[in-house]
Amino acid sequence: MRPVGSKYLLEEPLGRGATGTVWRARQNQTAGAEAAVAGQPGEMVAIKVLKEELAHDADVVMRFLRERSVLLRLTHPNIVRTRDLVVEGDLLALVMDLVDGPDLHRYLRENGPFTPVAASLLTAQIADALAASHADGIVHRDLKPANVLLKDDDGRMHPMLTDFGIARLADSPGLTRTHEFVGTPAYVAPESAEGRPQTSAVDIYGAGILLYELVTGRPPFAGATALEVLHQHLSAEPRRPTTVPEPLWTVIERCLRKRPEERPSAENLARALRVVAAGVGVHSSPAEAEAALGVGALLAPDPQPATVPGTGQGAAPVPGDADPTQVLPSNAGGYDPNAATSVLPSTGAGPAGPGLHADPTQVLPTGSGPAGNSADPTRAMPPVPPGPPQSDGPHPWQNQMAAARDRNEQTQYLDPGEDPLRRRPTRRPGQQPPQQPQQHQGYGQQPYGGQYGQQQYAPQPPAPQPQQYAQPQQQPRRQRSQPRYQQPQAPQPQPYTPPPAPEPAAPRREPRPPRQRSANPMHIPGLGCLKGCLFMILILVIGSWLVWEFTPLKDWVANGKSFWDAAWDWITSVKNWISDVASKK
Ligand SMILES: Nc1ncnc2c1ncn2[C@@H]1O[C@H](COP(=O)(O)OP(=O)(O)OP(=O)(O)O)[C@@H](O)[C@H]1O
Repeated sequence: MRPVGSKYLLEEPLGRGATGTVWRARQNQTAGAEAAVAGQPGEMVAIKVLKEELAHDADVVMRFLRERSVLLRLTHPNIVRTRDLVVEGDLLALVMDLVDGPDLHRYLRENGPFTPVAASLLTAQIADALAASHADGIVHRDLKPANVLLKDDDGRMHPMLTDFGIARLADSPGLTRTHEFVGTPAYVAPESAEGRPQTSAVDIYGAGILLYELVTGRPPFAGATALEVLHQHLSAEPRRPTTVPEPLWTVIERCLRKRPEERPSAENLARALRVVAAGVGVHSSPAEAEAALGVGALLAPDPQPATVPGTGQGAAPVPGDADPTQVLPSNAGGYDPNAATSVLPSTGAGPAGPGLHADPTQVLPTGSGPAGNSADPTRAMPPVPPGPPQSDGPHPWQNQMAAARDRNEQTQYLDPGEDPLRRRPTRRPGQQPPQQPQQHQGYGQQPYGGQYGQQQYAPQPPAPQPQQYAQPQQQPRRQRSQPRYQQPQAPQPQPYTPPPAPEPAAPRREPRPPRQRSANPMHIPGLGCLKGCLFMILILVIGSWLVWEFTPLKDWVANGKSFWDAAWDWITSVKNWISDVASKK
């Protein structure tokens, strides 16, 4: 076991994201007064050990310490609580409550999309968490299914938002690197992608994408590269899938507005989603269905959205400004919508454009000690001369996309041998061996999503009608006052699935059997069928001519003899000739 500070022992890696590795850990000693939760010896916790490059960055360390109070005070039933922050040598770690359950990305992958009612009620709880954090001035900035953990709460599924503050730590506002965005390309709001000022509305955009993905199984904007996806966030309008009922689409569409000020506040979003959930279920009353259809009126924007400090100063390049011939770092293999958070630019120094301070090595040191240069976050950065970007270096947008590509790694379920801390995992007794992802089971078979609150869920009909998301019968109606998921059977927490083994090489092709010769009697090898037929006709004509010319047939026909008479005459002549020959001897 590896100690983290004097109070925690790392036991088993749970997974790895772009910003660090999360471990199951044990509390060794009660934490001191600096921790939000003192904890008891033996208590299990989750610890996110930040990546070395972040821990080596003096700016990040400073922010880590500065934001300690912000992170530690954030408590809500739908937010994973940060209990403690540990700074020890070059190790930075966040101690969190351990959540026993899969994350939403994994759950979705294994079980398929949610019904509209289940998706609405689940997202409403996430919106509750956002409302609480926005009220406290904290913007998540990286909302996506992988950052929602599903706690098993006595057989009920309880969503909990995690990674709060990670974007704040990983971002580098002190360097005003406005050409970077913090987030994951599939979920990033247009203003973040463009480097414009960000507010709590970026989380509402992320919630809209997440909601769309919950009901359809995939985010609305896809592309072969991260840049294509970002372009779509900026310019494409999302299309309503036929399975999404109208009231739910109204909510999604409003969350995905390109203009942040047109998106609803988190509080209004939560309220609206509960109205939608009540109105599109099979047991909805006409009044509830009517209220759901009028949900647009509930989606008022936040009059005072929380702002993200340090974002949006300076002129930020937008994809439209970029020279398409030069900005596209190829993303071989296509863009993965569930890629990891993109947090830092590539380290290649390049022109940052007017008003930008670019010194990437101070943001992402290479280990050769540049962190020391940035020990004072308040230092004046060397000014970048104004003017257009120089042509010999990468375009800022290119840097950004390279960063996205470099970090385009999904959460990995760790092979202990590969883990940076090189620990063998010690699995808990009773844990099942890693499994391959299940096949999609269809809506009716989702262990969690099958029942949510009072609503029953069903396969979605092709043509959506608000009141027809009907689950056949079976399960009794539950009280609306318990809007929580309920599992038919309490599921065992599953160990995370390792990446699938590489596919075996395709078997060698059998050599083709020799082609069969044609059974056509007219077929003459080397000649086609038609040619063979013509050839045979020619032979018959020549044969007939020879018979006509060189046999007595012509005379027989001329004399009007029948065939038998002629044959008999011919036989008689032959007999006479033989007799003559014999008598001469
Ligand atoms: N508090 C927690 N309790 C239990 N498991 C957790 C906890 N926090 C994170 N995990 C698990 O650890 C894994 C890695 O988490 P992490 O947040 O680093 O990944 P991510 O969000 O996919 O990556 P990124 O940093 O790119 O957003 C995830 O599979 C997640 O389910």
